[in-house]
Amino acid sequence: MEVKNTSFKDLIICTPTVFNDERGYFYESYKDTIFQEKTGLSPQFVQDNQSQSTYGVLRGLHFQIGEMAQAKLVRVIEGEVLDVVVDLRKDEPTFGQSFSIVLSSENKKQLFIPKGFAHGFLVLSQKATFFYKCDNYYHKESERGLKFNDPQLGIDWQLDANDLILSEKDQNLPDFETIKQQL
Ligand SMILES: Cc1cn([C@H]2C[C@H](O)[C@@H](COP(=O)(O)OP(=O)(O)O[C@H]3O[C@@H](C)C(=O)[C@@H](O)[C@H]3O)O2)c(=O)[nH]c1=O
Repeated sequence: MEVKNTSFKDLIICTPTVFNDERGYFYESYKDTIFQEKTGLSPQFVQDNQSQSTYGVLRGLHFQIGEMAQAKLVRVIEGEVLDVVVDLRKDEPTFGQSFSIVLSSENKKQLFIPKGFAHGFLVLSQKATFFYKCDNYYHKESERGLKFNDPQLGIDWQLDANDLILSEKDQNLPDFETIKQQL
């Protein structure tokens, strides 16, 4: 597994070593020991999630607060997405900045997102199956969200606004200015 740091503390891109042969491919999609050795981090994952979405679906930007904050290791099993995170860690120099990466079943990249980030993704392929590990359980009451198109965040989502499909909940999320007061 190859590990690449980003300009955000502990936000890490992981690319697995893939063994291709005449049958297809094999790779270790997650291994505790290797992850810890290469990243120096030791999240204890307790929940795996999988979702499927069609072209233009945007889920996010989501996070859980307080003791229920979640670190996530995210990847795409089928299709392609634009994965986006926003740093909500007030003490970091990257506070309020966003980071985007294309994750796909082809590139097999994984993004490790530490606690303290809002996370979302947009489906760029006809269909995408998204998979992620979390180091804390889902807790509805601790769930929060951030408006995906807040001009203050300036995220380039790459698709025309008319092509986007969002849940009602995600269409009505507060902006960064509001969230900032609550952090
Ligand atoms: C996230 C989650 C949802 N649910 C339920 C609640 C709801 O009825 C249904 C769909 O939930 P949502 O609409 O919140 O699903 P979704 O919009 O896919 O939410 C996810 O978005 C991405 C971007 C993330 O980063 C995740 O942490 C999570 O917030 O599934 C669980 O039971 N467990 C969970 O862990």
